[in-house]
Amino acid sequence: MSDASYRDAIFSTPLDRVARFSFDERVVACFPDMIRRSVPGYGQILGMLGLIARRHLRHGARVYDLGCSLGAGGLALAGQLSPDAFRYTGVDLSPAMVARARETLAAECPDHAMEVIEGDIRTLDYAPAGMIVLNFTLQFLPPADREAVIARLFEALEPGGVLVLSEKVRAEDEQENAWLVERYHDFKRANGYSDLEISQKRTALENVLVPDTLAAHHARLAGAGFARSHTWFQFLNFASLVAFKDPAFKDADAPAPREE
Ligand SMILES: Nc1ncnc2c1ncn2[C@@H]1O[C@H](C[S@+](CC[C@H]([NH3+])C(=O)[O-])CC(=O)[O-])[C@@H](O)[C@H]1O
Ligand SMILES: O=C(O)C(=O)Cc1ccccc1
Repeated sequence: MSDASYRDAIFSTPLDRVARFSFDERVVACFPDMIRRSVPGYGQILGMLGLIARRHLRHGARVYDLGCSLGAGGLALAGQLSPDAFRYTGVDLSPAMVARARETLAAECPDHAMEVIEGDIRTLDYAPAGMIVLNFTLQFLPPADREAVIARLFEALEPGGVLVLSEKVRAEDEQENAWLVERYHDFKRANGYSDLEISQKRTALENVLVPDTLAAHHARLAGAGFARSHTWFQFLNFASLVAFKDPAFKDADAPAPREE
């Protein structure tokens, strides 16, 4: 068992040919460092999962974390919710990620019900769930597969269920998009990545991570049947949305809506 985490230096030396990005052992070994230095708002989004669950999750319901990587979503939830509040099912396609996620969750939250399944979120047989988290995962599916997955998740959600969808996004307006991408590269530089690392990773992610616009996400969610969705977080070209299965979403102690 190895729980060591290394600094991400995967794209730090010049490569003759930059291979397509994949979630292999090398990425797993430095993943916590990579994602924290590369995804603006990653820690803040994880920190909100428990708060969203507290408001919207039926006590004891299942939470799916799809594309769970090392189980960071599970760790965040277990840190904020009692063991009887939820059952966690992480799912990931990468065997290396799944092995490390299982070790980490067993060691860090032995009293919580935490399972990790090695599988493809496009074909998984979903059990009913109160909350589904897609934290930077949909963006890695071929665009043509995204609609069917969202439709299956809508079906898997129980009445009152909530979907949290975090994604790298593309701005509709070309100039706005270019500005956001440039500032994102500045963000990476400020987090210690060199120009070479930034440009080689960009090449590796071409046609692998394909961002949609926020409008496309909201339209897809509505098309699948979600009663409402909204963007609750954006930091540069990274955003997080919530989508509710029912119009009257559960929000137990929210104030009564005001008459217009
Ligand atoms: N079809 C698929 N089925 C299952 N898993 C998949 C599939 N395609 C990709 N993955 C998995 O989706 C994860 C995306 S990372 C998620 C971060 C995590 N949510 C986190 O909050 O730390 C995002 C990132 O690295 O930017 C990887 O572990 C893939 O193996
Ligand atoms: O690094 C990037 O350019 C990203 O878009 C974020 C990211 C983070 C971790 C794996 C792949 C992409």
